[in-house]
Amino acid sequence: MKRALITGASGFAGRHLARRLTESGTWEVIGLSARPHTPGSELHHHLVCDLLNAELTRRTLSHWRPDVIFHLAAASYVPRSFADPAGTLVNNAVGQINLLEAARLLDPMPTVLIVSSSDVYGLVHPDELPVTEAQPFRPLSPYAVSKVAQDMLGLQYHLSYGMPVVRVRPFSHIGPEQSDRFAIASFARQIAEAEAGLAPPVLLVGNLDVERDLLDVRDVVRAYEMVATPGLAGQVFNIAGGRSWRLRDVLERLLSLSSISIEVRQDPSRLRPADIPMLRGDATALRQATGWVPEIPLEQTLADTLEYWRRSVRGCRGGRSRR
Ligand SMILES: C[C@H]1O[C@H](OP(=O)(O)OP(=O)(O)OC[C@H]2O[C@@H](n3cnc4c(=O)[nH]c(N)nc43)[C@H](O)[C@@H]2O)[C@@H](O)[C@@H](O)C1=O
Repeated sequence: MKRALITGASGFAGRHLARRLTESGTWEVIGLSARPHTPGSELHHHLVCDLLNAELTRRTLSHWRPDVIFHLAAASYVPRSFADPAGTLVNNAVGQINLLEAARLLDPMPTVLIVSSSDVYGLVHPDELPVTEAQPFRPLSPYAVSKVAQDMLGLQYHLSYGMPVVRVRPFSHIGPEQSDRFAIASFARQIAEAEAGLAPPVLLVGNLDVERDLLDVRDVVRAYEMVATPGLAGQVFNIAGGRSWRLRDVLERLLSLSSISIEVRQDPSRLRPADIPMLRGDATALRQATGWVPEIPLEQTLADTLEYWRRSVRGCRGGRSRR
């Protein structure tokens, strides 16, 4: 059995990846989280380790000696990065440096999957779509800059130390269990709350005039597992579907899954100082290296996401406040 260590194991993609690896029966799965949380059944071992603590990170890695590190831990909410640019950069870049420094001391060095983001491309002109991995970085948020740093640090550790690092740039991924700070999860939760009579039938939104290449999180973590192999060290892969959807149309599709009528209203506090107008990725390199193609259609992802929120809302009627 190979030993996988997942950072950010209690996050959205982290939980889906942990479940996938555990269920395959071929991995021993160790999950790291920065703060204590109730682990699901998807992990063999759950550890609390803040990557900003370099010494604890070093001791944790030298004790567990993973074969593969899936580095998913990061501050991922873009609006928060505008409010706290320094905190975002420190958390994402320094946390990763501590992880790579600890990994460098292991013999043999583990394979490390670095999760960058499609946000590194930022401002993309229509004639540049779909973007390949050669697209220049034009980051539009402090979060995107922190991902450029993570991406380049991954490359540097490979070039400087021969560490088997593979980098991925996933495009927007959505699905069940995503935090409702993010657009699609927020919309699905608001619909579920209105259906349950817990909130008025009014759905608050930000900027709907953006286009995103949307993927199901389960397809994304399948790609993470496929590329995390020393044979692909030094390479970088877009994880993209090659199609994009206008957010306004995605919201329409979600609303069509509900039987009640809901008014859509713009909430100015949901607008950002800058927003990526459109993103669509070319994942030819990934397909050629691994055979990966996305399998879950958007309709399925939206239905599963709404169903997840309907169940959560039923589970905590009258409980949490609305986002
Ligand atoms: C690839 C990338 O993907 C994600 O980043 P994101 O694209 O910023 O995700 P989001 O769901 O917050 O926004 C998507 C779009 O939707 C617009 N939008 C409209 N109305 C609302 C709204 O009500 N809430 C939110 N959050 N956004 C809204 C918003 O202005 C933006 O244009 C992260 O995983 C990130 O970590 C990552 O790497």
